[in-house]
Amino acid sequence: MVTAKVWVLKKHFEGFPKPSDFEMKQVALANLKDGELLLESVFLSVDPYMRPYSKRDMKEGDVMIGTQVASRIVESKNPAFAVGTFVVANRGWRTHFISDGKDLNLLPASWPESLPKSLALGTVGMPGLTAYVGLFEICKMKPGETVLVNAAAGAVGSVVGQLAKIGGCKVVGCAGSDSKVAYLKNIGFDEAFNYKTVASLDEALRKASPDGYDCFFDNVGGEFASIAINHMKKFGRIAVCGAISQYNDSVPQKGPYIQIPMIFNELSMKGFIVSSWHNHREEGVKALLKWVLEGKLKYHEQVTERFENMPAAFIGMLKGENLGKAVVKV
Ligand SMILES: NC(=O)C1=CN([C@@H]2O[C@H](COP(=O)(O)OP(=O)(O)OC[C@H]3O[C@@H](n4cnc5c(N)ncnc54)[C@H](OP(=O)(O)O)[C@@H]3O)[C@@H](O)[C@H]2O)C=CC1
Ligand SMILES: CCCCCC(=O)/C=C/[C@H]1[C@H](O)CC(=O)[C@@H]1CCCCCCC(=O)O
Repeated sequence: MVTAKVWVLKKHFEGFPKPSDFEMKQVALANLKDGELLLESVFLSVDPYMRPYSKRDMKEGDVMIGTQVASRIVESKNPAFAVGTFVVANRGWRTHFISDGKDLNLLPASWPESLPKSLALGTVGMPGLTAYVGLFEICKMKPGETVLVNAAAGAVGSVVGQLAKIGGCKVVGCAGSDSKVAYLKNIGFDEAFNYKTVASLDEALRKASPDGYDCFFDNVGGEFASIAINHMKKFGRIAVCGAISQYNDSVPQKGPYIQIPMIFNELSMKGFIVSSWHNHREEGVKALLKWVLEGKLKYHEQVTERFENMPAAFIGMLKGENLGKAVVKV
């Protein structure tokens, strides 16, 4: 019999999550029945959505939600899955779990041995697809346009900027440290600034693109988005992807309100959830993998060692300690 370690939400987050909100438990797994498999998590993802979705969907005592990533099949009574195969699953913060195979996604057959399997949680996974859908389907980005992205050195933002460059655009990004800004320049951003240290966000946005922005890929919301909206060009498009600056608020932030610039500049603004765009998944993963292999799409992972450090990795990511995709190596 295998004993799994799991992290549960001990206490609903109030404001910023803290280590005492989590509890690690041991769960004995049953023996496999015919058609079932036993999986071991190799990499786990920590993502911003866990903060707002925990409030909406979870109760205290539930296992933390999350994408299991690159889990390895250790025992199989299901002929469709061989022992040793790596898959992506969505079974929360667990070291081991049992599946009937229906909720598992195989890595693409063309996945090369040389590529870390954890990328299936990042650049070639859900965050990469979010960038792909948000730019091509929501912003409808065209060559020659100027694209703005915030949280630009993170999992989604770093892909957004590079895809916009691949698509022939000028790219402006912002991030929360000078080393992140240096990274953005290194991976091809035309302009980048540290939103925490600029004297004025308004000035920084104007200086980076005096003519304004055609597309704004918003990962942050709040004050940044309220200022950026005034820098959109006529008929600009805004992809509302995330609002991380608001996830830990106990009291909702108030305006400024967006109607006047929306009307004057005839802007389009559309929120989206990448999983609703599953019909673009196959094409998106294929394209992302190709660009990574061609060296056109660079990646960085912030790897935290050991399952025991899941809460620390999650809290660190919310604080901005990650460069690229935050993952935990079990
Ligand atoms: N709509 C969808 O389907 C999806 C939406 N998302 C959203 O995309 C956004 C980015 O996610 P992801 O790439 O996984 O995460 P990241 O890898 O970008 O990590 C989060 C980053 O957010 C930044 N951040 C944290 N707090 C603030 C703040 N108050 N103001 C500005 N920046 C802040 C930090 O970077 P810094 O140092 O720059 O502050 C931190 O590193 C999130 O809002 C997420 O919810 C993600 C996936 C799918
Ligand atoms: C105001 C909240 C905005 C959150 C934006 C965000 O980060 C969304 C992420 C989703 C992404 O589009 C696809 C996903 O997998 C993310 C949501 C996952 C939810 C899992 C919930 C599982 C559960 O409740 O058990």
